Amino acid sequence: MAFKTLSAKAAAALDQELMSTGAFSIDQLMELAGLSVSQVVYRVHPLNKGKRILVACGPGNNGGDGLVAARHLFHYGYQPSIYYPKRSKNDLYQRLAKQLEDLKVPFVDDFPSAVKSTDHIVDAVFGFRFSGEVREPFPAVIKALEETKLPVTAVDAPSSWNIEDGPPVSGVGSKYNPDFLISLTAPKPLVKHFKSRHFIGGRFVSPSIAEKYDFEVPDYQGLDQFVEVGNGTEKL
Ligand SMILES: NC(=O)C1=CN([C@@H]2O[C@H](COP(=O)(O)OP(=O)(O)OC[C@H]3O[C@@H](n4cnc5c(N)ncnc54)[C@H](O)[C@@H]3O)[C@@H](O)[C@H]2O)[C@H](O)CC1
Ligand SMILES: [K+]
Repeated sequence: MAFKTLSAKAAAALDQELMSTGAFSIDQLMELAGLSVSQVVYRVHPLNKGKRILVACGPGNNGGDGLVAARHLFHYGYQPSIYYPKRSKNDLYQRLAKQLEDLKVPFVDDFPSAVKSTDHIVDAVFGFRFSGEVREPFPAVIKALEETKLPVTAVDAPSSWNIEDGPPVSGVGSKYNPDFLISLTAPKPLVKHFKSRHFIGGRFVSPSIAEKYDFEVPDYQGLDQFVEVGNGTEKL
């Protein structure tokens, strides 16, 4: 049976609806999204596999999810470090960065070098608003993600993949295949090209919103903020 997916346009509309008629604030949604990401990392990369987690954060909300996840990972006992080259002036991101600075979480300037001294990477560079070709300073980041042998967890989308069509056919990102993907609220069409372990998180969708956008709320268990759904070819 086909996977129910959300196009980039529908995902953006759902986001807006949650924050208008849904009465959520962006802080709340991002906190829950980042919490889901941190729980997936804890599942696929428990502390005994190595505590160093490098989180690559982009300029938008996908990057914000990465900042939140890093804070939770710190509290679980990991040693996160952050690559965040395009810091937003928006108050929310400033506060998320300050919270990490207060925990003495290091911010690194050189992503390809930082990859050499970590155990796991979180790709929170681009989510459902990515389009076109990867612009500076991110091509070197995507290249490092393509080349690394370390495990990578991608947040909402493997960064550089087209949200509808998947990996670029050539150039930057065409060889990028993260080991783990956590889709937020619902998978995007690109999942049909993703063949590794796939999770869904963002446990804040009401049954009526899911019905309106024509996807199913996954069967979250207990306190879990994520559900593992196999690879992109399986039913939810
Ligand atoms: N309801 C939910 O599911 C929630 C999901 N969240 C996360 O939010 C992102 C979407 O966030 P948004 O800010 O709309 O967009 P992005 O982070 O994907 O990126 C925007 C950012 O990137 C720049 N950009 C776009 N294309 C390129 C390019 N080719 N090269 C360089 N830069 C590019 C653009 O200019 C913007 O600055 C979603 O995926 C989830 O991860 C929320 O956290 C909570 C609710
Ligand atoms: K991403």
